[in-house]
Amino acid sequence: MRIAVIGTGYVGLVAGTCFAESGNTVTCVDIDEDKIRRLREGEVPIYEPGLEELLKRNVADDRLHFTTKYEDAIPGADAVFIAVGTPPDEDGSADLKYVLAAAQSIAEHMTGYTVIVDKSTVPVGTARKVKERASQHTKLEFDVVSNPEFLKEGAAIDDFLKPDRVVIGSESAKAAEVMDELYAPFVRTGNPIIHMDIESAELTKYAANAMLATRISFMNEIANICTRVGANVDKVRKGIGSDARIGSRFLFAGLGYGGSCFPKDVKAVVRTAQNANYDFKILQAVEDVNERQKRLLFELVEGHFGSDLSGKHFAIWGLSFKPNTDDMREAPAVVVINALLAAGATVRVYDPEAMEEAKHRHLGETVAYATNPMNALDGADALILVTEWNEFRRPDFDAVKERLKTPIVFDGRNIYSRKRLEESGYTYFGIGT
Ligand SMILES: NC(=O)C1=CN([C@@H]2O[C@H](COP(=O)(O)OP(=O)(O)OC[C@H]3O[C@@H](n4cnc5c(N)ncnc54)[C@H](O)[C@@H]3O)[C@@H](O)[C@H]2O)C=CC1
Ligand SMILES: O=C(O)[C@H]1O[C@H](OP(=O)(O)OP(=O)(O)OC[C@H]2O[C@@H](n3ccc(=O)[nH]c3=O)[C@H](O)[C@@H]2O)[C@H](O)[C@@H](O)[C@@H]1O
Repeated sequence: MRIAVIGTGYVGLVAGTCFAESGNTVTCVDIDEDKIRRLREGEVPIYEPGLEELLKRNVADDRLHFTTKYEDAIPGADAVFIAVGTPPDEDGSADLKYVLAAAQSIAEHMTGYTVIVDKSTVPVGTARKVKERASQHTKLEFDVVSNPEFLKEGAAIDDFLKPDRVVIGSESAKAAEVMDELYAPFVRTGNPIIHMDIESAELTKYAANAMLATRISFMNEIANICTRVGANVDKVRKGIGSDARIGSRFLFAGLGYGGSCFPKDVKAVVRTAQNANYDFKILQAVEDVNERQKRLLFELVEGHFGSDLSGKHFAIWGLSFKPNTDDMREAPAVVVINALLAAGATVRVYDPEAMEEAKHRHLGETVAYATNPMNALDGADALILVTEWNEFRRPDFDAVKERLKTPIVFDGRNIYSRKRLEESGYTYFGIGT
């Protein structure tokens, strides 16, 4: 089939590449000329394991193309995926201006029946708005389908090629058939395509993210109680996770959730509920708990060293909002580092992939950048672990101790053993452990 994908962010690039990989001809459109130029030169603008290799192979095989022009992509396309950003508006609701602008441009360039697919995360009612906007700009037949995306950054290719499920909301058998054909190669393993009405599909995406964010805030609250009553959240996690009704994944306490999706999607659901005259109490609490959790590590540092940190120097391991990505949107690291700086401390950071992103968009020259994990430590009053990259999991703690001024570790992701570190002469702080 011929596919167009609008937007070359995480979702657009991964979806475009995977649809090309399964034999379709795909053209990705973005209005960001610099991004398209870089993609055409073979440079992948995001760090995502496995993406670069797959993308280059499909470009070389002439199945995957990049353009800034809708006229190069839309005419003749069977399906067009809208995968542009839906950032929060001032009031927390999703800003649909990019989605609707894309819908208009698609309609203006269609040459025959086309399935327009909402892949971006959008509130209930958006497909209807997309349909309205598009019909103002074409007389041709088209259908709008909701097909939310559930991939995780850092595991995006696998999530797309082997999805737990594919959700398709449609009101036309013809459109549903096109979608079934497109997804057939990915659901062969038995993971289902779930068809439903458009509104339910739109809400399914928000409900999934809101549920996952709720689990995280819940476990962070359990961790905070653990600290107060002398329990250990890791043991509690194992104890409850073995119940099949609860399940063991996504129960890790830490510094709160970050990234481009949970924070904005939780806000958007709260807003959607308000607009429908409903006070979504749980989700408001989920957000409040998360904001508090992002400051927790700083509060532990303050509790140990006092509130005036001038003259203190800290080593930070990990900047990205989670491992295996260079994405720093809403990263807890930014909150921790800014709080340390505001209290007068100096900071040296190391992250395997996110240092460029940090330097250009989030931290600038306010911190020093180390060239490897070990030299981030030199002369630091403590090591603060923020993101659990694999390369931080088993350091040589004797060597770490030699570089630090004082052997203190603040472990924001509970990846180290308190017992082992205390036996080696460290002072250890975890999150509810
Ligand atoms: N990042 C993720 O892991 C996931 C994101 N989502 C959702 O997918 C959507 C996209 O997210 P990201 O890929 O992270 O977005 P992003 O913000 O990184 O990228 C969006 C791209 O769309 C382009 N764009 C904006 N308006 C355009 C237009 N009119 N025509 C062509 N291109 C246009 C921008 O230049 C940008 O390159 C969001 O709604 C997000 O919530 C869903 C699942 C996972
Ligand atoms: O809508 C989206 O964009 C995506 O949002 C999340 O994916 P992502 O933001 O890439 O990252 P996650 O792996 O979900 O992690 C989000 C945050 O939660 C934190 N987290 C995760 C799991 C956990 O047990 N504890 C925890 O604190 C992570 O450190 C991270 O900061 C969802 O997992 C995807 O299914 C969804 O498609």
